[in-house]
Amino acid sequence: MLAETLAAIRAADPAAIAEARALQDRLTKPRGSLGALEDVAVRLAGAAGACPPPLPAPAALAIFAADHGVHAAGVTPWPQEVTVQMVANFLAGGAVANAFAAQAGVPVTVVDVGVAADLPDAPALVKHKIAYGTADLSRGPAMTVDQAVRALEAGITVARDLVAGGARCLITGDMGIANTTASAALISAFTGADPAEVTGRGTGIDDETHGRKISVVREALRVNGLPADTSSASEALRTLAAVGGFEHAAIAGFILGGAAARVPVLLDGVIAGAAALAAAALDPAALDHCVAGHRSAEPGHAAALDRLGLRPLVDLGLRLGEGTGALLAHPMVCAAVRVMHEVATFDSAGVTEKPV
Ligand SMILES: Cc1cc2ncn([C@H]3O[C@H](COP(=O)(O)O)[C@@H](O)[C@H]3O)c2cc1C
Ligand SMILES: O=C(O)c1cccnc1
Repeated sequence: MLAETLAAIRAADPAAIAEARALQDRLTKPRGSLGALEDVAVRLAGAAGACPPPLPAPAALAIFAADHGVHAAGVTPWPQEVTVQMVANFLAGGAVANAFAAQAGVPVTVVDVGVAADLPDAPALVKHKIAYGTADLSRGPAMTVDQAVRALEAGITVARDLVAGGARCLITGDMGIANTTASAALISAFTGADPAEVTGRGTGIDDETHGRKISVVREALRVNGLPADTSSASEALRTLAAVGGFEHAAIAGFILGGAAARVPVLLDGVIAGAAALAAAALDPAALDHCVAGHRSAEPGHAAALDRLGLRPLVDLGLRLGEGTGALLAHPMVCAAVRVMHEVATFDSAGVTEKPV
């Protein structure tokens, strides 16, 4: 399934991009006056291979939840049980992601790819559990390559199912106590940045815990022989398996699945940024289908976005995850595309195009 998904991904269509740029310049507004919104609309035209591109609505949010063996290394003040408790909170509609999703009119699906407990069935819960949490990435590989591939394929399946259900924009979300540690390790491994530059304070930690977290990320790279040359697919997979989480692998698959279906993927914070580095290492063309919803306060997120060449739409100092930043950006992406469908051209509206 992974191979056929990778084979189906097409890079952006340069003709649609050129057509979209030209259309932007004919609309009744000064050239470039919509700033980054023009760029995002042009980007989606390239991704869809159509000008104007389809409206990226309705959207669907998938929150991928999993636990992390590295929790035992003392990298977060929160008990691991909070992951499963927050899954219950999402399913009951009580989390920030639910409030933002309700505001944006986006349905929420929660995907168990590896939480450390069995969950009762619920209508909005999809079960793709690979294991009850990963192994400790600072002592060896967090996942086997086979587990990482199964988590990738779970993400592809979720993307396919949401698209089959009518979604025309996929929004990434995550839940997993300690997952900012795995994110920092992935970002360091894929970008070559020093762990001290990309390891942040996650949910909020003191200096001592932050220092330990940086050492844990450094040790994770050392014991796993990273960074590797991730230009080969096998090393990209090995890197993802070595220091990622099940939710990172599943989000990477979700990105690939969206790209293969030519449905745009709106990326959330540092966890999605780390996952996108893995997806891009497997197929750089997948990035043409991604939009960075926001930039989180985690330093590794900025490093990931720089490497990915993605400009975030929203920068509000958020550091929550769950899909919250991407949910806020969704109406902006819709507005940007709507402009291309509905705004008159200078010709059609009889507006004088240039001052004389
Ligand atoms: C109540 C609560 C709700 C959350 N929602 C998202 N996260 C976020 O914080 C966690 C990562 O931070 P760290 O690496 O520092 O543990 C992830 O679960 C992420 O989704 C939450 C964290 C907590 C505590
Ligand atoms: O960047 C994020 O999405 C983030 C930051 C801190 C904790 N959880 C998620």
